[in-house]
This record gives sequence, C-alpha cells and structure tokens, in this order.
Amino acid sequence: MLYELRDVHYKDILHIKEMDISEHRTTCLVGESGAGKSTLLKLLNKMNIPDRGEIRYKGNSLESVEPVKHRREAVMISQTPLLFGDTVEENLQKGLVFSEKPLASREELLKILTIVKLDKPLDARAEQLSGGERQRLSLGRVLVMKPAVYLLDEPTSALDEETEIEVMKSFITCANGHGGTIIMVTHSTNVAEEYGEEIITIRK
Ligand SMILES: Nc1ncnc2c1ncn2[C@@H]1O[C@H](COP(=O)(O)OP(=O)(O)OP(=O)(O)O)[C@@H](O)[C@H]1O
Repeated sequence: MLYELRDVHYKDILHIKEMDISEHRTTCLVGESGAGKSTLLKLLNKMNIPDRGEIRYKGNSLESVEPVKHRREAVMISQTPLLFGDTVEENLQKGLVFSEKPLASREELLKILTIVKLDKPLDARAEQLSGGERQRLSLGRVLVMKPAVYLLDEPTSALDEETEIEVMKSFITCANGHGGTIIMVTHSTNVAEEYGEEIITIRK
C-alpha cells in the first residue's frame, strides 16, 4: 500500500477509521462539499498533521518523514490554481526550481503543453490565462516534476466536460508512464467513473 490511514482524527473535520490507497493506481476522492476531501489531501502531503491516529506512507509513519522532502515526493495542486512566475515557461519550471532539480528542456515543456492541452506559447503571460488554462498550467507544472504521487484537488473543475475528460486521459497516461500514483478529488462523476480505478467516498 502507498498510504495506510488508521483511526486518523483531524480537528472536528475528519475522522477516518481505516483507509488504504494503492500505489500506481488512480484513486478518486468524492463526497459532498465540506466533507473534508481537501483536508485529507493535506494530511497526505503533511501540510496537516493528524491530532490522533497514524498515517503510513510506503510502510513508514509519516510522523517521522521530513515534511519538505515528503512534499517534493507527494506534490499537491490546490483547488485554486496558483501562479509561480510571469510566463507559462517560468510556471512550468517552478516545481523543478523548488525541488532543486535540473530544469526541463524547451522540447520537454512544449510536449507537456500538448499533454495538458494548453495551446499557449511558452512566453505567454501567465496572468492573462483563464481559470481553466491556469488549471492546465498547474497540471503541466506537476507533470514536469515527475513526482511519485500527484495529489490533485479538483484539477479540472473549470473545464468543460469534453476537455476535462481529454486532459485527464492524457495527464494520467503521462503520469502513469513515469510510475506516478494519482490521488484526485473530483466533483465529476464522469471523471471518477472513467478514470478512478478506486473511488473513495468521504462523508461528513
Ligand atoms: N484550517 C481549518 N480550520 C478549521 N476548519 C477548516 C479548516 N480547513 C477546512 N476547514 C473546514 O473543514 C471542512 C472540510 O473542508 P474541506 O475543504 O476539506 O472540504 P471539501 O470536501 O474539500 O469541500 P469542497 O468540495 O467544498 O471543496 C469545512 O467545513 C471547512 O470549513
């Protein structure tokens, strides 16, 4: 198992008796608004620390794992896409800069833009992108990093249904190609049914 959660309590928000998340599969987290899905993703990348219980990652307690190191391995993109730099290119490279890894080549970046279906030049101003384009830029940024785990919070919520399915399909193919595991919050039953190899419902 990639993650094993046992009797995890976080404030009054979340109580998970038992949850296992498999490696190399796509797990979709679904549930009503306010159920605690984003809170759970933050527990998985150690932005939130449980008050009680245990989260194990690859067999080791997350308690003993260094948070910054863990967040480079289990990379999260938040529900509201953030910009990290002036241009599309800077935004795509930023994850590598934060992780102190070598930058990606121009060819690699152009390939990533195709994968996330973002039809913009590398020197385009990021602040001029629409909400849906910023979401795809965020997806591109994490793909460039090739992390072990992708924690995605409603990554395609601003896209129309057809584009959402297309983008997730090529994103998942690429991430799986690098041996990555995807754990994704989605409101879309279409996405969950189409791509969720495992679907976990979070209840209040
Ligand atoms: N840091 C915090 N302190 C106190 N309460 C919080 C905190 N973060 C989230 N909450 C509350 O916890 C509950 C769960 O929030 P969370 O964002 O995890 O839900 P969600 O399932 O992702 O919702 P949505 O689908 O609307 O994004 C909400 O009631 C929220 O107001």
